[in-house]
Amino acid sequence: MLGVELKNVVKAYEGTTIIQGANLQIKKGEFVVFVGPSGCGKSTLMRTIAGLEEITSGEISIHGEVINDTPPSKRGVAMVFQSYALYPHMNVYDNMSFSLKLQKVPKAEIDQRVQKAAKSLQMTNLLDRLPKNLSGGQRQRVAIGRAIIREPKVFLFDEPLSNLDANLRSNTRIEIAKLHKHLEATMLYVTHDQVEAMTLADRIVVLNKGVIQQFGSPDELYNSPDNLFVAGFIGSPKMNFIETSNSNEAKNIVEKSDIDNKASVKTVGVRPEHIDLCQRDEADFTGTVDLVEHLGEYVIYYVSLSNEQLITVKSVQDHLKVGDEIFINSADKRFYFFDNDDKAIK
Ligand SMILES: Nc1ncnc2c1ncn2[C@@H]1O[C@H](COP(=O)(O)OP(=O)(O)OP(=O)(O)O)[C@@H](O)[C@H]1O
Repeated sequence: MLGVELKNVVKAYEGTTIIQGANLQIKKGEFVVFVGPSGCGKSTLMRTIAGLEEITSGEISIHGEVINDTPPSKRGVAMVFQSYALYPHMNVYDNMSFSLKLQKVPKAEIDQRVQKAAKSLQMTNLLDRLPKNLSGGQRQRVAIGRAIIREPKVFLFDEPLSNLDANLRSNTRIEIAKLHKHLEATMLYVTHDQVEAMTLADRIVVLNKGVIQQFGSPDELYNSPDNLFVAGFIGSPKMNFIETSNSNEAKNIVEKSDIDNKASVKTVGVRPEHIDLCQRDEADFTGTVDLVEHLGEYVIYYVSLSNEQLITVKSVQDHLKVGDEIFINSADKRFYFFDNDDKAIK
């Protein structure tokens, strides 16, 4: 059974179309992460599934049932936002149990569900505290706990960790991953963070300007992006793109490759981590080091090539300095090729 299905979902505000006909089939129990540049419509999509926004056309189903006209509280979804939105005058227990009280769930059952959620989030000792006496990370755990006890069919997370510092972020990320394993619930999750996307997702949706660019596993998106946008968006530092029209080196790489229609290649892509330092006679490219960033376990070289194209190289070899000549290739020939329409040639 599908957890969530979107059929031709369009969302427009006063003539501006934000979501341009989204089609998605998300399996029950799947963890799907939504990524894309700011303003591409990620939050809008979450809000339409939650029922906080009406869609302009199309169909949204949860567990096989069309919910276009179902009010938010009856959709079986629970949303966790970046801002925790806790009631300041209620303690953790009351914040978590509030929605169940409104639904007139019996007290004993409420208690059992709160205790269970608190235990799975290691918050049992915090139940009497007011939100103002909690850290940011603890507040976000309460917000997640409040979603859990509603036992929704679908969890919607809209950048839930972006207010937390780096350390807490990675701890809470691990908790969310454990929670997903434990609850086996369908989870839809928006983030700007590549590490969160790549580590949490069963599959990732890449959105640009309200259009789904690709929907696939982290591995598929990294190794086999469908187009230039996805190739440039997934991976950090970003993939290097070199135009064949302006680079004999790029033309040579295409010539030596085993793709069929060599003439159709407009752009050659290569990830910074797939570039190796080499000897002059083995080089695909020769350039000059413009800047070096030392990041401990590796360095990033910013290099200008002879045609003034800039290229980023990630390497564990840290001996080069600004102004040095650099010889580089991709020993494993891990190149990507794109045509005139920026589509990947695979
Ligand atoms: N109520 C509204 N009325 C008009 N336009 C809106 C409204 N809500 C959102 N938008 C527009 O819709 C577009 C998508 O916004 P949305 O918040 O979904 O993007 P996002 O991908 O979540 O961005 P971010 O990553 O910055 O949070 C933006 O251009 C935004 O200005």
